[in-house]
Amino acid sequence: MDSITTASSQVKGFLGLFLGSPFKFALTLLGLLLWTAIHRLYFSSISHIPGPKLAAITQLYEIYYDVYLGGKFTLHLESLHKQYGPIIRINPWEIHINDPHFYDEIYTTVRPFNKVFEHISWVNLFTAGLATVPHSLHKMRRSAISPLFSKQQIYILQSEIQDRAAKLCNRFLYEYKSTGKAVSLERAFGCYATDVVTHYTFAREYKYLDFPDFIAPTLETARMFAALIHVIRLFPVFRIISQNMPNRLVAFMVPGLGHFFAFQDDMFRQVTDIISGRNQDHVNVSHKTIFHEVLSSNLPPREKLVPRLADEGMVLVLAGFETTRSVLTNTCFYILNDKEVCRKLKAELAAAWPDIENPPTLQELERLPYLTAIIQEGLRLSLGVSFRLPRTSPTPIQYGSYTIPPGAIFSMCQYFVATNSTIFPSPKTFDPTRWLADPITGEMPLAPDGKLLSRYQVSFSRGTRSCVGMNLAYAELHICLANVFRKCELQLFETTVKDIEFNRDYFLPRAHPDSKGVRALVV
Ligand code: HEM
Repeated sequence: MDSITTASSQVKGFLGLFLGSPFKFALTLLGLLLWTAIHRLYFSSISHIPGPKLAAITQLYEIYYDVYLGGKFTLHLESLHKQYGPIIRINPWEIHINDPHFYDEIYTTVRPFNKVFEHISWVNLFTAGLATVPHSLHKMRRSAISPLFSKQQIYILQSEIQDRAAKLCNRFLYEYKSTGKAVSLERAFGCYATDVVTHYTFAREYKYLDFPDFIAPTLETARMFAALIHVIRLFPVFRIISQNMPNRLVAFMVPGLGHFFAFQDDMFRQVTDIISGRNQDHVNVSHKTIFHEVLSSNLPPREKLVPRLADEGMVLVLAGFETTRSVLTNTCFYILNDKEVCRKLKAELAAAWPDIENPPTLQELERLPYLTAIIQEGLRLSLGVSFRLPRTSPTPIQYGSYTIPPGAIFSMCQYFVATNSTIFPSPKTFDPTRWLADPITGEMPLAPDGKLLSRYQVSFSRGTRSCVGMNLAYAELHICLANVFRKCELQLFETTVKDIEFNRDYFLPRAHPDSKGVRALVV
């Protein structure tokens, strides 16, 4: 008893030191802040990395660019690299590297790097492969879903993609042609990409391609949500509060989220019904769904629970539609913006696809050099994921004379590789010819360091965490662009390069907020 009394009076005395007077409290707080700043600047394990002192001291630096200015930190990193060199400290815990030659060292299959919880927690789908932090757990989860996305599977299922591309073009032709009404390419391609990915991965089609004006509420919500990403990422308290609130209340407070929750509920129902045997949708399609793939895998039972499968399903839709629609939209813009590129593409397609009723196979489309070069250039300039892709390592990493200690966060941006002017001269120019093989030797183009140029195509990232849906995405791009440019005559409508230029980073690159997006007339 005595010892308790003594301890409590000691605590009171200790607190009294601070709380006794506001002045002492303020002084103590100031002391703590000062000590934290000094520690971060001079005694942290990454103090030796160059960069702005303010960024090393406080994350308020990053918050200013990404929250106050809105998604501007990634673009700001460009000027920091110019000032401080290829390796910089961008916040108290993280190092950013701008060196295309180092990309494969970080995004690699040979070292067990982990993701960083703070950077993927905003997704709020913690048990999906994409959001899994530890390398080993991710490896196990990924092995269960990757067979569905093999090249072979995609070839088997290509007619399903072709059907949806044809449906998209039919709408362009029957609803928009010669009407003077502009179509939002972003919306139209968003519907196409979602119908493909949902049908392909879980034998379910929401038929967004049938929606009036291609306005699908769930997709509109996903777009709106993008603007909140940095707030939720940098102030996790908002995520924690919203997670603990009933969905209906959150949907009331953030209009539009209701559609998203309904989509999520539908996913839960579908998984539950598949596990119970009530859902037999997959019987009518020629392939397994992602859920059947996971359920029949060697994963332990805890990995096959409904919430985890639903997380995996949600991630596939989210990762699969926004990226693909953005590449399709941007690539279409670049083609339509350059008459010569458009003419050459149409000529190639007309030769390869003489009978409009008889589309070429995906394998045939993949052999078309100009279409393929256009897709590579479209991918490069669409920048994939614009946000840096942070990792940690259990062992030290060496970058030149700098050692990145175990546990420190390090990252690179695809943006800096894609726009590197040594590797891609005039990097902002859309020039598909840079990807064409030499017409005489047939050799594929090389980068200045003698490596294949394709080594620096990092839109799908690389290594263990690279895009699992890459083959599906390539198929969607080939089939959709071939259909659109073989069947339709499009003209840009009140759209300039400003409507696609990378202006803000909301995980994916966004154009200027005033932009109305890429719009076209069907003539
Ligand atoms: C052109 C379209 C696409 C681009 C540019 C793209 C890009 C990327 C990138 C850069 C990553 C790595 C993200 C990270 O490191 O955190 C990624 C991961 C991923 N992508 Fe894609 N993606 C595309 C299409 C798709 C499609 C169609 C699907 C779905 C079916 C998909 C599903 C995924 C998944 C599940 C991951 C996580 C992989 C893992 O962590 O194992 N993506 N994607």
